[in-house]
Amino acid sequence: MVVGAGPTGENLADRAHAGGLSVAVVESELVGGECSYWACMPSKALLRPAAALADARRLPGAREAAGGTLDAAAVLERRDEFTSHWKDDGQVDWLKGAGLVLVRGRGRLDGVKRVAVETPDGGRRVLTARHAVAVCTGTRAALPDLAGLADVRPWTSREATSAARVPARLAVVGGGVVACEMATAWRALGSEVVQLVRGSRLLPRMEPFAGELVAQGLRAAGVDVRFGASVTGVRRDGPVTLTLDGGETVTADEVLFATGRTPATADLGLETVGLDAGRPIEVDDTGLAAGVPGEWLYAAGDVNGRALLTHQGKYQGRIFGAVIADRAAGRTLDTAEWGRSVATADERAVPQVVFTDPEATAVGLTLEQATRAGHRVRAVDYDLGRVAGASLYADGYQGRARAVVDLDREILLGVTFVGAGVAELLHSATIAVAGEVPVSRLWHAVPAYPTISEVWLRLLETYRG
Ligand SMILES: Cc1cc2nc3c(=O)[nH]c(=O)nc-3n(C[C@H](O)[C@H](O)[C@H](O)COP(=O)(O)OP(=O)(O)OC[C@H]3O[C@@H](n4cnc5c(N)ncnc54)[C@H](O)[C@@H]3O)c2cc1C
Ligand SMILES: NC(=O)c1ccc[n+]([C@@H]2O[C@H](COP(=O)([O-])OP(=O)(O)OC[C@H]3O[C@@H](n4cnc5c(N)ncnc54)[C@H](O)[C@@H]3O)[C@@H](O)[C@H]2O)c1
Repeated sequence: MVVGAGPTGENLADRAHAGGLSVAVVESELVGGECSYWACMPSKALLRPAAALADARRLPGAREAAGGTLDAAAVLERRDEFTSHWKDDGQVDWLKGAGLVLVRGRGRLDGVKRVAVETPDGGRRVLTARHAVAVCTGTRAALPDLAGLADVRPWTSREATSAARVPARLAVVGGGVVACEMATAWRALGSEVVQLVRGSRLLPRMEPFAGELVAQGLRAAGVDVRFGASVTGVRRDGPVTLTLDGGETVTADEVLFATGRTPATADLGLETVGLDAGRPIEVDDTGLAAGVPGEWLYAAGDVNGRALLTHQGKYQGRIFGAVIADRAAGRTLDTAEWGRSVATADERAVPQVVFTDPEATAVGLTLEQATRAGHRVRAVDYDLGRVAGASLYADGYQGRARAVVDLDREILLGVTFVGAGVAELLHSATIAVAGEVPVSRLWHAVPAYPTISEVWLRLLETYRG
């Protein structure tokens, strides 16, 4: 039994079924989860036209043809197509076609291998799994504990990705991925945007230069990025007024709180199996929940807190789904590092693309993370603007690349690319990091001229000196 039909639950269910099990999937909202309707898909649908226009504006000749502003209504309409107008018929068809059974309703654990489902008609069904229950319930937006916050009807990521109108003024609270992407999108759609960042940098989980270049890009686009700005008070009388810790106020038509996520485990019956409600469900590398005897409870995707990204959730879903089927059939698992039955990449090679302008992309460890983990490393940096392919891509190309080299094994532990058009470059780095490809062999992986990928050659030349 799978609870939650987001990208993770769908993949896990599919793999468990392919391994020989019959699978029921419980979903309380829309099949497809947050990603399809209020996260990855609508946000990228909002951002892609902004990136296309920004790219055109960096090229003499194209710039003259792209002098206007985005047609916000057309962008929002295309976004609505990508969310299937918040209907899940297509994904339900896929799920049923894949041989899975859909149970609509809110699921709660109800002791060993039992899930009680509150059905849409107000009924209650208790389902018992023969082999395993996999919790794939994702996360919800986390809001700070500010007096009167609910009364100002703040945007969370849900409203920021599904709003039907462009607010004239938008305040964005936060400096993480959602905040940076949504500030980029709504600014491009015409809002006056002020971004209030509590700390001193953007994208704090990436190399420091990623946040610096993204802040530069946001400011160049007209976003008022303010660091060291904590919101201490909110009120709405028509527009929203935010009070900052220094006493100053900011007024906007809408305010987005992009202040992180909380696991969807508060009302999940975790206490019936000896786990704490409201916390991520900690798992081992095969997906088994820690502290629950009997090898029957699994958790995958955002809800286990390992890596809050769709592709990592789907990866865990594929691996843990097969593990569940293998354990049920008594087949031997392969739990060696990088083996078939363990999600090793969660620790070693998680890729991420932040779709800002410039794009900020990274896989594996940053210099600081690698050093803290005790590796003997060297950071190799290169100015992307000096790569021929990048200078052709855009006039005045701004970007930077870093490879973190493990000096003992001469492999890459992490790679970061920041710049326009680098999103599609990231997978080359993911292959190098996950494959632990030695620098000596990367030397023979010749990038085509004149592409931005030539940065690989420049990084290796810089390393070898
Ligand atoms: C604005 C935004 C943009 C993002 N962009 C990207 C991106 O570009 N790339 C990327 O990789 N990641 C992105 N993410 C992260 C990504 O959305 C998540 O990592 C991903 O959705 C996690 O998938 P999941 O299946 O684990 O959980 P979810 O997608 O959250 O799905 C969980 C499902 O479980 C259901 N559920 C919850 N509780 C119950 C219950 N008790 N009973 C039954 N069903 C239940 C929910 O209704 C939901 O359908 C973004 C996130 C946000 C907020
Ligand atoms: N393109 C992508 O891959 C993509 C896009 C969006 C989201 N995501 C994923 O979704 C997850 C959630 O993203 P997110 O941006 O919501 O979370 P986040 O954890 O990345 O960022 C939250 C930010 O809010 C700040 N914050 C927290 N509490 C605050 C408060 N009270 N006042 C002011 N600031 C506060 C934090 O310091 C942090 O900078 C992330 O793990 C991210 O990787 C991925």
